[in-house]
Amino acid sequence: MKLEEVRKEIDQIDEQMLNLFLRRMDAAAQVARIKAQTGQPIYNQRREQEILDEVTKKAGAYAAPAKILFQTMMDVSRALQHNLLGGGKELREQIEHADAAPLRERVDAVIACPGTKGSFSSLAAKNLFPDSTLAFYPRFYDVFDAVKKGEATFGVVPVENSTAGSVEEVYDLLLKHRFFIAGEEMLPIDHCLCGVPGATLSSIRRIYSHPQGLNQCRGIIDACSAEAVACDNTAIAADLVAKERDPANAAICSAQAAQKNGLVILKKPAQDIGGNTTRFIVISRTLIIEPEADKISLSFSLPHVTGSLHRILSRFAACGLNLTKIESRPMENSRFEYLFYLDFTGSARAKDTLSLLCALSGDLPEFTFLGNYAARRESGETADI
Ligand SMILES: O=C(O)C(=O)Cc1ccccc1
Repeated sequence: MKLEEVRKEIDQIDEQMLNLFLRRMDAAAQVARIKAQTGQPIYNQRREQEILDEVTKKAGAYAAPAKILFQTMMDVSRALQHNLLGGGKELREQIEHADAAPLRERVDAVIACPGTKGSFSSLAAKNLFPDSTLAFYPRFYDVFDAVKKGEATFGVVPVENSTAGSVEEVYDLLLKHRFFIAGEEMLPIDHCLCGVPGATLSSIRRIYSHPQGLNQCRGIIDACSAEAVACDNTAIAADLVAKERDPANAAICSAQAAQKNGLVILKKPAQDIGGNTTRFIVISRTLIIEPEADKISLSFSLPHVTGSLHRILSRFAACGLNLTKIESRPMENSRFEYLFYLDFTGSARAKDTLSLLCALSGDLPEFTFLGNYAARRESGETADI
C-alpha cells in the first residue's frame, strides 16, 4: 500500500471514530440524566475499572495506549456529566460574582507584610499597592494570621525565588488557610551585605538574614568564613545588626533596610547568581479577579493511581491552558499523601476554562480554586521606601 492510500484509510477510521465518540458523549449525557433522577453518584470506580480491564484484555499489543485512550474518554464523559448536573455550581457563582476592582485602587486597604520597613516583601507590596497602608508582622505565619483575623485586608509574601526555589513555608500556609491569591509581583532582588560603620569584609564573623537571603548569597558567606544565622526576615536582620553595634556582625538585606539603620554596604550585589528575582503573591480572604487576570492557581490531592496527574494535566492542555508551576507538599496528618499546587495561564471567566474548573471541583479530592490574577513579568524596578 502507498502512503496516500494508508492516509486515506486513516481518514476514514478517524471519521468513524469521531461519530462513535459523539454517540458515546450523547450516551454519557443520558447517563447523567438518569443518575440525577435516581440520585446515583457520577463517579463509579468499579464500572470504570471493569471497562479498563476489558480493554486491556482485548487490545493485545496495544493494551497500554488503549487504556490511556479509554481512560481519557471516561474522564471527559465525567466532566460532561458534572457540567450537565450543574457540578461546581458554588464555584461558578463565586467566580462570576468575584470583585473586579483593581488592587492599585484599593487605597483604604491595609497590607500585611513580613518583617519591618525595608523588607523585600514590603518593597513588593509598595509596587502592588502604591497608596495603601503597610502593617508589619514578624513572620509569614503572622501575616496569614493577620489576614485571617481581618486586621489586614491583604498580605504580601514571597513564594519562589529564581535561585533558592520555592518558599515551602508559604505554600504550606496557603494550602492550610485556603486563602485566595489576588495578585503577584516579580521583584528583582539585589542583596546588600552590610555592617555597622567600621565593619569590613574581614571583621565579619556572623551573617544574619532570612534563609532565602542566606541561600542566595552562599558565595560571600563562604568567602568571609562567617557563620550564617537565620532570622525571620532580611529587614529584621538589619535592625538586629544595627542594635548590636558589633563589627563582627553583618546582615544580608535590601539597600533600603541598610540605609534605614545607618549600616554601611560592604558588598552589593551580594547574591551568587545574576538576574535574582523573587515572586511575591497577594493573599486575600475574598475572591478578587481583576479584569486583566491571566493566571490561575489551584490545588488538589490525587488518588494513588497510575497516570492520575497526567490525566488532569491533559485536560488543562485540551483547554489551551499552559502549566507554569507545579509544587507538591505533604498533606497534614496523612503519611505520603500530597497536595498538588498548580499555576496555569488562563482566565477563569473564559467559558471552557470555567467549565473545566467546575468539573474538576466535583471530581478531585480536596480541590481548591486559589485564584485568578494578573501575571507579572519582571518590572526591573524596586520601589523606594
Ligand atoms: O521580605 C523579606 O525581606 C524576607 O525576608 C523574605 C525574602 C528574603 C529574600 C528575598 C525575598 C524575600
